Amino acid sequence: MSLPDVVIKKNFPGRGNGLVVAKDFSAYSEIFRKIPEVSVPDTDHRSQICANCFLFAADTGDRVQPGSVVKVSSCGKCRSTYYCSQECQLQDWKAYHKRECKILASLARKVPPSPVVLLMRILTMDGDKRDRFYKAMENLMSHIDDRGKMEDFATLVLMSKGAKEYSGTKLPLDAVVEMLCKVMTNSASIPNPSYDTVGMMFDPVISLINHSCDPNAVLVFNKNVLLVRVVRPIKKGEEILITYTDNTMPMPHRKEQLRTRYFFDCQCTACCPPVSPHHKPDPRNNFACPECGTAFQPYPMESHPSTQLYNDIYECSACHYGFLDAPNVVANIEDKIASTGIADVSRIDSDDIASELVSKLKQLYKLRMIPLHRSPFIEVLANLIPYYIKQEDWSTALRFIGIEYFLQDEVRSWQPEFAPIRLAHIMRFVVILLYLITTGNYSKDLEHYSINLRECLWGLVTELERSIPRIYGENSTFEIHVREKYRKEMLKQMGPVLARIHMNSSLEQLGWYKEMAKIKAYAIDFLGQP
Ligand SMILES: C[S@@+](CC[C@H](N)C(=O)[O-])C[C@H]1O[C@@H](n2cnc3c(N)ncnc32)[C@H](O)[C@@H]1O
Repeated sequence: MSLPDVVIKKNFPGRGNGLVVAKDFSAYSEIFRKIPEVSVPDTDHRSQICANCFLFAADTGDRVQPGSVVKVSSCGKCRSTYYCSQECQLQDWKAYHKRECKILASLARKVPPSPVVLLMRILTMDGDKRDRFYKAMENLMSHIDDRGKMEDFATLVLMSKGAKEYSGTKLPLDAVVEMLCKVMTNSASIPNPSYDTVGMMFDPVISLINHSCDPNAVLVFNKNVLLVRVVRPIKKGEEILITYTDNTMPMPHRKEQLRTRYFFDCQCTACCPPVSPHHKPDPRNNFACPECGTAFQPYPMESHPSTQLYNDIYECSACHYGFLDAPNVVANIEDKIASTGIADVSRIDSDDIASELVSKLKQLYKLRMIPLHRSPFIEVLANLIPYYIKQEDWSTALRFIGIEYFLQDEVRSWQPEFAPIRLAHIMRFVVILLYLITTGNYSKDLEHYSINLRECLWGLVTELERSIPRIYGENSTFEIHVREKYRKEMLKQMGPVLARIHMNSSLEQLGWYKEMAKIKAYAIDFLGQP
């Protein structure tokens, strides 16, 4: 492997092989960057991004801004693979597309799911490249036995049959199924900076990086280049650990995701914290006292050395509201949430559904026991915000982005600081503010709060520009996009005199915090309304 600062370490107890660093790394530095061996665009985004360089416009994704503007044109033969330039088309043609183009053309634009397209790219490799790649894949985990017990295994077999037939490989079906299992265990999604999945990648070296819910590194993409960046200092000889899940979820949700998707029981430092009176409980796991809102953690953690520590908390430390059986109280609350069906709504496609969700959200908020950073608030907000953006109801979208930014991100950004998801939220906040400012289309309710939206926008763009290089490195396409599109547009809106004043003043002097507090009130007051 030609990555000088990284070595493969075999057989970590309980988790197989992994990658360790060969020197010290400070926070926000880069460990390595690499173009993944195989990547494919997400089936839903094929016509929006370049299949070679994954060029994004930050507004490629449905979640930031509808009506994206990426200029790509399709391959004239298969008509289902898109490129931003002839150069990209040629590169991809030589690397992969010349072997898949005919297959895709024969499918008449009905492109199979991304794992199948990715597997076809592997199965149609030839020569030295094929030998090297297959050798590197040999020792990767497939979890084929675990997958065999899953309900959707039949689908995996069907997908493997498809990939075998389309690619014309001579490998027996069993071997293709095992390969697909390796792809499922070791691939990663390619997010754009708005955190929409725009593709899928597979690389035998990158896939050696193991998981922790308290990670020291993060994977981000700058176009098609994957960067492994440090989020807290790593000492020489330490393992590189990233998160495989939505790391903002509470521990039981993370564990469940890791068990069902990656087949292991996470024993990381966040899931098994040290038993010590000085240990600060992980805020991701908090519930709130229904009387006064103070945080408490009632999990029965059977497999866990600190069970006692958490189970002993039966009384609110602030108001002394009593819990006779805290785990049971929580179970009842979880049942109540399940009975609302609120967490199951993944796509909102009408005003009625959206209003119903909003009213359930308010009911749950009134219970006070579930902090806003927990499920199901996370899922509901993740669906409501793009819905209102799509409806161009910017005032309502602003309420929900306010809840996300002020109330969820406090915990979301707990670790790692400047998580990519936090930057995606700020970006979305910026987009909504800019729309409100340029259209002047405020609701009466929003006008009532007399918020200086320009000040808010200025501070957020400043925050974004300061934070992006920490996670994405200098001069990323994300940074350039924010500078070229959002800063320029914002300055245009302000005019030269105001712009000069802003450039020479601190956020404090500009009253940014005061204006942001008004948005916070606008968002939270709404949750309390009947
Ligand atoms: C992408 S692979 C990582 C490389 C893997 N260790 C190997 O040797 O091929 C993902 C698999 O590694 C294992 N793994 C990763 N992180 C782990 C952890 N923190 N604890 C236990 N197993 C882990 C799980 O079996 C998981 O399905």
